[in-house]
Amino acid sequence: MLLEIKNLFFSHRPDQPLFQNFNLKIEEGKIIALAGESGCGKSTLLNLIYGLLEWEKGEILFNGKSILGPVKNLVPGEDDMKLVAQNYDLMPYATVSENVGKFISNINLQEKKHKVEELLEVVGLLEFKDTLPKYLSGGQQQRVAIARALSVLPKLLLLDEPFSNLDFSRKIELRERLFKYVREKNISLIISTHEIQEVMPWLDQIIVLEGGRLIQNDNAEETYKTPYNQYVARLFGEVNVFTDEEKVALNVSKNFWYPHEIRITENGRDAEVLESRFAGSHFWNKLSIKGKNLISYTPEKIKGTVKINL
Ligand SMILES: Nc1ncnc2c1ncn2[C@@H]1O[C@H](COP(=O)(O)OP(=O)(O)OP(=O)(O)O)[C@@H](O)[C@H]1O
Repeated sequence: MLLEIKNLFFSHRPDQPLFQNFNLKIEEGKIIALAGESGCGKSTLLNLIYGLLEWEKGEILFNGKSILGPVKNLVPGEDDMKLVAQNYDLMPYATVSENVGKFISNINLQEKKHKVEELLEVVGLLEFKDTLPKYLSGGQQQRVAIARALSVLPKLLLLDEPFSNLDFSRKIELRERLFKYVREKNISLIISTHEIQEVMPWLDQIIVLEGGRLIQNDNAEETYKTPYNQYVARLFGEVNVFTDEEKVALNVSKNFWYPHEIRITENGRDAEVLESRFAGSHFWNKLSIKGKNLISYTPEKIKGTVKINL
């Protein structure tokens, strides 16, 4: 087992317990998302795994070895583990290349230069190799920090919201190159995100936290198709939720329906179209069925009364 968290107790403040008997096991070579709404404990958990915070009780084992908190380990982090937090901690007077090469040995300078350039290509910053970090945007600095963390080929890489400062096209480029590199080098990755849709195609596993509790730990498809509850379903975007009573009253087969699952059919039940708006790849519709409003996505604009399947 690459990482094992056993019976962990931690709170930032005594009156607000966060992790209460938290347990988690992570196998080697996986790409894992740590998901959940803002404040659920994602960053805190990554910091605990990296040994930046002192916990009250429990154990964190990395490669079978106990991680120590900052009191016992003054220089946090293990050789085989790297964290890219939301403060990127770059050397301000060193160029982008020098920052990325910080942990690479100077024995073979030609090899080092080559390695740094390879990493800058992964994060799409080759053209900025001689620039100082202060002339870079927040998103670019974040990418320098990712390249630097990759340079040591860690066994485990922890990325805290790595795409948070990137625009859409940069995000698409980076995520593809990053996940490919991580797979090629067999680096295990835990990536915290509240936009799970954006990384879903690359994930082996999704760990969902709610208020410091682990509420689901499955592969991406299972999590999407059988979310543990409404909170999990909502991580994937808009979702129609039927309470158990509504499920019975309206005779529907399940509690959660994503908008694309509510299809217009020739013979289904009547639904009144309240709104139908262009949303790019689809039309966004608000429907009403027996007084319950539903969101559905359709390829065409709809109006009046339609028939839907549920
Ligand atoms: N230094 C701190 N002191 C006190 N409370 C804190 C501290 N850092 C975080 N918290 C609290 O702990 C909880 C978990 O915070 P954390 O930053 O781990 O959440 P998160 O899921 O990473 O959120 P986000 O997605 O917004 O980054 C929150 O309620 C937060 O307010």
